[in-house]
Amino acid sequence: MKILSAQQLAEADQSTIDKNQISSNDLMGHIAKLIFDKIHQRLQGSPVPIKIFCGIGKNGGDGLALARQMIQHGYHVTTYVTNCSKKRAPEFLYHYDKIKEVTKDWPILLSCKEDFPDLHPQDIIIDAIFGTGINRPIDGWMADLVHYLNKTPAFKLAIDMPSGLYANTPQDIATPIIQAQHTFSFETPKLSFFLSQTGKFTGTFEVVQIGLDPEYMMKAAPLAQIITPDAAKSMYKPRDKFSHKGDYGHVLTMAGSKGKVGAAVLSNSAALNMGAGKVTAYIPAHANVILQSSLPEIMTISSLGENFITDFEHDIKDITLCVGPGLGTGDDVSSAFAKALSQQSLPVVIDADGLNILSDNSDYWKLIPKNSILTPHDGELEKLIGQWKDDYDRLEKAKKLSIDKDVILVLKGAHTIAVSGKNLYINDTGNPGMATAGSGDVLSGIIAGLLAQKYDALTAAVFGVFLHGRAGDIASQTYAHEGLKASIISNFVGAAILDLFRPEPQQPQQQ
Ligand SMILES: NC(=O)C1=CN([C@@H]2O[C@H](COP(=O)(O)OP(=O)(O)OC[C@H]3O[C@@H](n4cnc5c(N)ncnc54)[C@H](OP(=O)(O)O)[C@@H]3O)[C@@H](O)[C@H]2O)[C@@H](O)CC1
Ligand SMILES: Nc1ncnc2c1ncn2[C@@H]1O[C@H](COP(=O)(O)OP(=O)(O)O)[C@@H](O)[C@H]1O
Ligand SMILES: [K+]
Repeated sequence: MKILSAQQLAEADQSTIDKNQISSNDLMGHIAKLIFDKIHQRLQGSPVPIKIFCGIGKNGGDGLALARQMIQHGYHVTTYVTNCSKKRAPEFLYHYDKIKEVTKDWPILLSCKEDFPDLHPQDIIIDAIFGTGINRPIDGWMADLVHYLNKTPAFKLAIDMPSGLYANTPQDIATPIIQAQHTFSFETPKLSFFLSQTGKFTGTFEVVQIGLDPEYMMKAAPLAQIITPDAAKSMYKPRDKFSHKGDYGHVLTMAGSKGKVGAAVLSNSAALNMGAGKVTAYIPAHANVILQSSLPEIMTISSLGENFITDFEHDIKDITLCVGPGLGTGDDVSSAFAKALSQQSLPVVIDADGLNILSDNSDYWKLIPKNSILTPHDGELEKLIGQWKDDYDRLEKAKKLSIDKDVILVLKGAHTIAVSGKNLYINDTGNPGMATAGSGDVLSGIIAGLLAQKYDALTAAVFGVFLHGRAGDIASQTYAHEGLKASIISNFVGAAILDLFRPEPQQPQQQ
């Protein structure tokens, strides 16, 4: 699914109106009906007080159109308008007038000087003050209103966006922004929803397809793409009946050091769980028994170094190298790392200490095969690209590195983002239970397992991240977030693959 900018969404809106010969007012009415259906599905006519706060732009128009729907269906609605400027959008005025068709109670105009309306913890607050048209920080009385709304424990539902949040440009998050519990976002989610500094303001979010012009949507160059379950499913390559293990590649991991052999166990086992035909662990000598007894399916090559890998000698043909987890960064390890890289021509996976070694040895960049996949968490990323000003700067710097070095970066986080040149692929699977030691080691093994099976590098990165998160999601249904461990996530990779083919749940019937 594409993520478009606020400006592109406004153009798509206009193009829809022009082509479908639907008026902007009617489009808003249509959207309000879609949102109403979703709310009604959950509330089922409950007499809970609903307080809708509307701005005077189109977001406010959406709020008014929704208010009309809710009043018509017997909900207890009070509508407020933050009437702080004379620049009312025509759509706002139209839907303001339409309200009188369903109620004698006009919306309450807040003059932007007076006290705020009384609110109760059991109210449902609908935030339709600002949407994508926000163009500066909220200040003055309106800022106080946002703080007041945020202070109440009442449930807050944002229409299109939490008011005050920018869709796709940097902002100071200390400025007033509605903290929603849930957001209905029109047509596509916004980029800010996925970034660590701003993503928390939406609460959970749901995309409502409002039917914007398909031609515009198809042609628009996205800011980023979200990997949907359908997209992930299309990446999957089924196995041929007459295949053998040689068809599924050979992962050679270079991982582990004294006290961190578990990292090697985790990445090797994940490569196997992902379906690599063969897996060999290149390990420090002392780790041999550990690897062999933990993972009977793998082969091992012991380095001459007892506690660290200090060399790289093997005679296996056509390997997919996965290097870094628990490796250490000493001089001998670093030379072995360089030697291993210098022998590769196909994309490799570099994680953890592999990335740290790379940050300390910029001359190693030239050894990295094109399209290799680097999987930094933010600590490792900072060493690679330097400090960033904000989440957008982080993405720009990562794009630059991806272009300059011809590599794919997998920026790990709550929403992991794969960066391939100028293109961003955002992951939407996974959960905070995955914030647990070793889950990144599992990811590197999964991606290497896919590369070995001849998935192209970008697909291996994007699909690997998707499956890793989905495995964590499925596992958390049994283990809870707290009980997730990296090895459990790895053991659920098969379940994540099966889940790709699970039939879609039936939508409940609308009234
Ligand atoms: N895109 C789509 O496909 C569709 C979009 N739709 C809806 O339209 C919404 C976008 O509507 P929009 O453009 O009218 O902007 P909106 O967010 O209502 O606010 C703009 C108003 O706020 C003002 N203003 C701005 N910042 C301010 C501040 N800090 N403090 C105070 N004022 C501030 C600004 O005035 P000005 O900057 O001129 O002072 C202007 O008056 C979108 O989110 C969605 O809900 C759907 O209905 C149809 C399909
Ligand atoms: N809050 C979260 N939500 C979703 N995924 C998460 C979250 N926290 C961490 N993860 C995922 O867990 C993994 C952690 O990787 P990393 O930090 O390298 O762990 P380690 O170094 O212990 O192996 C990444 O794939 C990351 O995306
Ligand atoms: K809003």
